[in-house]
Amino acid sequence: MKIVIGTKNPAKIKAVQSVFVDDQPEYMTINVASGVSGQPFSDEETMTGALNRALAALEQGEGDIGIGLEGGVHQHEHGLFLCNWGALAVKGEQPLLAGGARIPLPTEIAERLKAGEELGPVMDDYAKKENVRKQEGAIGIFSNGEVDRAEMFTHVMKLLKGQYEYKYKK
Ligand SMILES: O=P(O)(O)OP(=O)(O)OP(=O)(O)OC[C@H]1O[C@@H](n2cnc3c(O)ncnc32)[C@H](O)[C@@H]1O
Ligand SMILES: [Mg+2]
Repeated sequence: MKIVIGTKNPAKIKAVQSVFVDDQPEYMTINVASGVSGQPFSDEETMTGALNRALAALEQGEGDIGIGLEGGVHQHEHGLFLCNWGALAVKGEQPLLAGGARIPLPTEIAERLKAGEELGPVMDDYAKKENVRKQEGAIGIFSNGEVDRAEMFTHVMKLLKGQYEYKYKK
């Protein structure tokens, strides 16, 4: 089985590789277009990004399975929240979707995103670190290290793999 992952981000790749251990698949990682803005601003836009990535990965990587993971934010009545979506595409079938855990962003971060900045560089600036998005992520920083970005995406991947097996393997 060949699994094509539509990213080069190590936090996302780690999450995918942590769930398919029994299958011993062949992995390929490629940068694909999300087809949405660099900073998705709703669940719908983030979901679309994940779907586009999964379908592009499947097609361009000629895999059995294509995986797309996308991060974004969604405005709720109680603040601007991190949102994350994953999609798993199988050739000729309807892609599967799953969402990740969500927590609110501090007002100062939310204001910067609304002014047009992207979360990646804003988090590096805020945390005085480099490449937060490839490591613990915003979720890792604001959950005080309880849940990092790879763990959050691992949960998304478990929900995708579980749906895949329920539908096609059992
Ligand atoms: O290389 P890719 O796969 O694109 O990974 P990415 O880190 O850019 O992640 P996304 O495109 O899915 O996320 C959209 C934007 O939000 C940023 N972002 C999303 N989640 C984040 C997090 O937990 N911590 C820091 N930045 C995050 C990210 O850097 C982008 O600017
Ligand atoms: Mg990106």
